[in-house]
Amino acid sequence: MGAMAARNISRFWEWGRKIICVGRNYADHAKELKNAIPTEPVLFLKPPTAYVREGSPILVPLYTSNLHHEVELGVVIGKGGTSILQSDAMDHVAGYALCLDMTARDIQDECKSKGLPWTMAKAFNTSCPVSEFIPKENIPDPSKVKLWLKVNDQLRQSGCTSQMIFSIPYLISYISDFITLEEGDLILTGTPKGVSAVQDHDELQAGIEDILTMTFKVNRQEL
Ligand SMILES: CC(=O)CC(=O)C(=O)O
Ligand SMILES: [Mg+2]
Repeated sequence: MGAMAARNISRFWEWGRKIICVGRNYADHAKELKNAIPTEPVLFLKPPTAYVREGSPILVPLYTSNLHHEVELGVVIGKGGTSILQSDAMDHVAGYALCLDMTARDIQDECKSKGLPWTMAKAFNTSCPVSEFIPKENIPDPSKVKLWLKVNDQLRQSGCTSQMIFSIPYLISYISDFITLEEGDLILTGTPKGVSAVQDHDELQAGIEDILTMTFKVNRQEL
């Protein structure tokens, strides 16, 4: 093989592409944080340095004392595009991944109260744990996917993508109107209710019913 190995979408986290996150896409989660139900998608970004894979820990940034888990379905883009029609959107999907949108909730609350962006709360290193790539064929109906998350064996989150306010085709079309989607991009589609704090040494286990599970340790960042 030559020096340039072919890139494989099943290792999308190595491609250095965008991570586009949708917030407040489940009414029950918006309500638990006392946020209004959105009439348009709420979007923010994570850098590719946010990715972490099983076997490596989720690091708690030194500046937070309230790090929350948010379990989410991730959509991996297989074909890029701009101004994608909702009717064509699923042709742009290569597959899925189970994802966590780790959130420094105290920092997010502070940013919200000051009208500042959520970058420090959402985009830090290891803020996006991801599972193996799930080929599109393995989830024939992404609008009926059951997600769950346990902390130290205690169930904290359990939801279904049928509860999403904005569907996957709608989100792909909406985002691509102003951010060109590229092959290897990941869209996090929002979290259901049950988010809660994690501590140093906790074990997070999350799953997509009948498809896969993943496990991550939490470690406080070293000084
Ligand atoms: C309030 C949030 O952190 C929004 C978010 O990320 C979500 O998934 O909802
Ligand atoms: Mg989220």
